[in-house]
Amino acid sequence: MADEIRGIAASNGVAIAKAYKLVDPDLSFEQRTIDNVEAEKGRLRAAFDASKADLEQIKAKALVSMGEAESEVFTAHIMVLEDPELSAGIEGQITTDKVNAEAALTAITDTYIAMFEGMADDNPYMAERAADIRDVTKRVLAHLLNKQLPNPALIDEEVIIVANDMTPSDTAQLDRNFVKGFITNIGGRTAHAAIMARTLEIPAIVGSEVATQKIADGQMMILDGLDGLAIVEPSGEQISAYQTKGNQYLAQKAEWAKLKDKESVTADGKVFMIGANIGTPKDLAGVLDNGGEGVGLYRTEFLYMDSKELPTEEEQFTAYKAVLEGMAGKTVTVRTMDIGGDKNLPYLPLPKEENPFLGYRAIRISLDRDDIFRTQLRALLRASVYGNLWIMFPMVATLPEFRAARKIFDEEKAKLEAQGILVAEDIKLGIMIEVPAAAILADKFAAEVDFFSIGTNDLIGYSMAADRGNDKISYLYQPYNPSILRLIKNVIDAAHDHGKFAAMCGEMAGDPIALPLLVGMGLDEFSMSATSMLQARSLMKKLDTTAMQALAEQALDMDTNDEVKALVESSINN
Ligand SMILES: C=C(OP(=O)(O)O)C(=O)O
Ligand SMILES: [Mg+2]
Repeated sequence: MADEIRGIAASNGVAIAKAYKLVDPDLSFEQRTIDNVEAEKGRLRAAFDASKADLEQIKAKALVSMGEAESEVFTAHIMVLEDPELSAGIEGQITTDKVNAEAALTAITDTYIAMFEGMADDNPYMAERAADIRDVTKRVLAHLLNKQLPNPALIDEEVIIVANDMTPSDTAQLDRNFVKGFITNIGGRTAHAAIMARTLEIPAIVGSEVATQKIADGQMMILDGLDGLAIVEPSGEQISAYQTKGNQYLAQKAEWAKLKDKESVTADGKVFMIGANIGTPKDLAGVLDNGGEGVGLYRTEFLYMDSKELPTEEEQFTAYKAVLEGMAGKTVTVRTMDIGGDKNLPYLPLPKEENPFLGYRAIRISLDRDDIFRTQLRALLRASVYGNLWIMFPMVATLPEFRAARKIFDEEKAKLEAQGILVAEDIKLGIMIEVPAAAILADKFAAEVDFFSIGTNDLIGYSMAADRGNDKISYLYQPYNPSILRLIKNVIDAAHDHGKFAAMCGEMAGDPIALPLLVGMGLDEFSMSATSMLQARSLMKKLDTTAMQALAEQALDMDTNDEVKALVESSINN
């Protein structure tokens, strides 16, 4: 019978294709004594040549699908293979110790890796050199052992990826023409891989716990990202039933597409803004295709994460300018670097912490490393003349943090103006509301900021003391818990009492259960994955604001997440 696997529905749509396991094969081996040194060296050279051929091919493909910067990592890998010192060292080991190529290879590369890692504290590039050698060693070893390494960049047939987890860079490498969806063992709905799947518009299931264990490479499977269900080796009837389900979803999407150039307005005529969350300028096409009225969150940390060193002011300026120009005068809210927590930079080693999510991250790093922060602000200020720029700071917990950030902003602005560089006059400065302390003190913040953007992904996690990516405790990650709703209401009311703008850029803004309540609470802007925008606009069209105000009042007075969910489900005909 077909095996069914349940997980968290992370990105809508239905895919039917063969499984492609993004899992490394077992590369263990035994050390052997060899008689024929020349033959062993020959095996090593053949494995080097085959690895190089792989990498050339992967690099060429990556260049087309991802661009030059992202393909650079493969150039670095090829350079490792071409290093004469490395191959001479391994061959020398084969000759002197009379061991098999696998043993000689790992002995020598382990020494290099240990050496580079030893230098990494003073020079972060060394950590990357070590990582490159580790990657290349794995590839050569796989060839020696006749094992196949997964090469996601080389996929050239329709597949569904099955992995333990997907890092943002794994996800960024996927070619949408062939990768029809993915399922992972770990992760939650708001983990970055899930957000990326929605940006790419491919169905995804996360947090299945058992996908890599239960699904074999090449098995036919159905991935239902609408309900979080995967079916392995489905029957003919199941395939046709899910083809129908997938087509119905596509038809629904085509209906929503008719709203692309329409306003975001309720049945009784109240107008809201629906904006998009983006990670790179490349995401703009999706924003415009899906009728985005602005960019409500530009996560600039991807600029830092996709780079081998701190991006220069010029590189940042180019990216910010592209987004501002691309949005042609519509609001673009740029969030300054949100590094730390689960987002690390290889070239900016952070101290090891017991609780990185409660540690040195986001605005805390920016205020400490104001050299990095000033470069980013200068790039933003210079780009500001190309559109309508709003800037916000992530993870602000206290007023002095905001004031310090604003002071640095004002200083950089004054410096640029003194140099005669044009800067927009009306850049708005706001904060993300992700820390409960800021949500509670929203009235004080509202007197000083221009706007709020509620980051519910983190706000829910910090309020419920439940990690957003931990599927073991996902039952506690409760967006509709009245405690969360009250925090949100407090923030929106505080903003409006001071004549300020209240936005939300956490995933909750696009959630069909939350949206009616947020309309009732008077949120001004809803910013979400581009692919959720038209569905949200369609839902908004059916809502009456007075009725939603009453619904929100009722929800705010309830006891539990489930009660609120049931209330909305019974009141709204989605
Ligand atoms: C939008 C948010 O930020 P991120 O998802 O990037 O942490 C949030 O926390 O809601
Ligand atoms: Mg956040």
